[in-house]
Amino acid sequence: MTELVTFGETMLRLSPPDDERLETADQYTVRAAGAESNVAVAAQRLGLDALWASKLPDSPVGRRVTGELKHHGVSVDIAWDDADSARQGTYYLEQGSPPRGNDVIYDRQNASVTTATPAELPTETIADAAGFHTSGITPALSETLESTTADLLSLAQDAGTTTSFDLNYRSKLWTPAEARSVLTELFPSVDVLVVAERDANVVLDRDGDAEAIARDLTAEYGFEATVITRGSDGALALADGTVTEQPTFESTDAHPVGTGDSFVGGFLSQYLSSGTVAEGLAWGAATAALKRTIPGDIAVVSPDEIRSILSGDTEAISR
Ligand SMILES: O=C(O)C(=O)C[C@H](O)[C@H](O)COP(=O)(O)O
Repeated sequence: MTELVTFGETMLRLSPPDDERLETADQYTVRAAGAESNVAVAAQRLGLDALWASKLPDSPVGRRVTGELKHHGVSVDIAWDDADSARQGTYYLEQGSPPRGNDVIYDRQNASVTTATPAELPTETIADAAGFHTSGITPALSETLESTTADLLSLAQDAGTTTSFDLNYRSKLWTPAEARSVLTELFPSVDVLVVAERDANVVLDRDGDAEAIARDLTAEYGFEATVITRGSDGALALADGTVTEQPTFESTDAHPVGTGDSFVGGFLSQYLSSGTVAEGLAWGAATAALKRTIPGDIAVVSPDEIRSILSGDTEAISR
């Protein structure tokens, strides 16, 4: 039985090797990359039965996306778009060491997923699953997706499926004010909110420390669990009135894109399989730390690797 369904756009990510510049590189590496499929892969690899639902062009580039996700064992349920105009979203990522940062250029307007409606998506599977996850990127992509996201969250919650939502603010898609008005309308249908502290500041207009933000959001929206991520300062969760803190594990800045999604996948792998919030946070933090060592968007990890990190039993060379 499917335990976790995620819904959203997965793009093809095109990035030059090493620290090459987009402008002059003569090769781009292609990877499947999308917030919700990144979560599905991490959760699947860590033991949940995960399914990613979306809409893709019925073409070799659409199948390039599903092929990569299936490699990791994730099930897919796709509305295949056979229109001549069907588009696959892409993004270009240039990674750079300081003082250069990582730069993203989206080419995702009018991608097939922007027209996805609940009728095209596996609503019965969502209703039967333990968890349904999506993020604040999805409703930013089109008015249709704003309404589809609202419908899916509410049908999942009504069916007793635990709904989780990563706020995932992307300033290249919309303004903080636009995001605030759309996302706060969705919050009554969200059971578990994950939000970066900086997004809580900028989009939700909350300040104070992470605990104060979590208490304030929980009081206003009644989340079952509120998880605040704080980059290198770790994460904090408020659930059942109890605050749990989790520091980060030692890692690198080599491949940061996908860290947040890996955290959520690791968290849900425990939280949805009757693990405690503390176990969820620990698995999330360990998965995020491993992800930062791995190219691409996806956490290619195993439960044993996570357990080694949690037990402090990591060796420089295993032989
Ligand atoms: O769809 C978008 O706009 C995306 O940004 C997809 C991103 O590649 C991931 O969501 C990574 O995000 P982090 O895990 O926060 O690094």
